[in-house]
Amino acid sequence: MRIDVVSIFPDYLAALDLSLVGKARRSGLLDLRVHDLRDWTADRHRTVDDTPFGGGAGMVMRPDVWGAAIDSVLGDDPEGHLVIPTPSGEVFTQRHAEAFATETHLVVACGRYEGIDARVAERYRAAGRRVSELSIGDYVLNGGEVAALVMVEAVGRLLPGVVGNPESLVEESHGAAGLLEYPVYTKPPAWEGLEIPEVLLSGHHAKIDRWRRDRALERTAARRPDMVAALDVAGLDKHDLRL
Ligand SMILES: Nc1cc(-c2ccc3ccn(Cc4ccccc4)c3c2)n[nH]1
Repeated sequence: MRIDVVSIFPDYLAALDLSLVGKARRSGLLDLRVHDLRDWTADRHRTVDDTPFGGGAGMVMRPDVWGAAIDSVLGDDPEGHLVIPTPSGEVFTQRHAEAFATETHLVVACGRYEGIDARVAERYRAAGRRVSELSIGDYVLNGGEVAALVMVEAVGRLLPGVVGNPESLVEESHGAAGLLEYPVYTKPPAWEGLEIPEVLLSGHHAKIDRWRRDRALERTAARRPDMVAALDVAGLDKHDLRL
């Protein structure tokens, strides 16, 4: 899979040279390319922004510079999917990460200032390309780079061969079951007078699985009532619903 990230702060994406995503890049599992948007400017000052039509504070990123950059990294690849982080987008979820991990080419356009001229998304949609304007949560960032880091990590870890034990991807939070993660413990068995739940020391796997599912349901109900609403109730047995 190829991912191109375009930004005026390419060094922001240096974290993607580390850990699992970095390993995936070095092994060739992930072809991640980071670009400086200013490489597509045509003026001496390498200008990427201008004042907003209609007035208002701040600056808007120019469509001509972004068009040149996106055209260049998309090339003539009909499969390229343009992803534009934005505070006003649909929220990026594990479902998006799963879908993106099956694709061959993502182009992530990291805006700054007040955002990217709306005609950029409009132009690529009109050209029949997939364009996703995505938020990573209901809080305001200064630009798209942090969102790009989040998305690239969430997608990269799902690529076959990136995570050592693929089983660890199966029962994780926000997975298909739609539950939050259960609490996890490791040695020492006693720490600061705090013990491990007995059932986890029992070796009784059916009881352990049930205990974990109960804790996941409790947590989800307590912390994410919105997720409970979306639970596939038919998939839960009567014991689950007694909680
Ligand atoms: N989840 C999420 C995403 C962003 C985000 C993404 C891209 C950009 C590009 C410029 N900004 C700054 C900005 C702040 C407020 C209003 C408009 C633009 C961005 C913020 N914030 N929060």
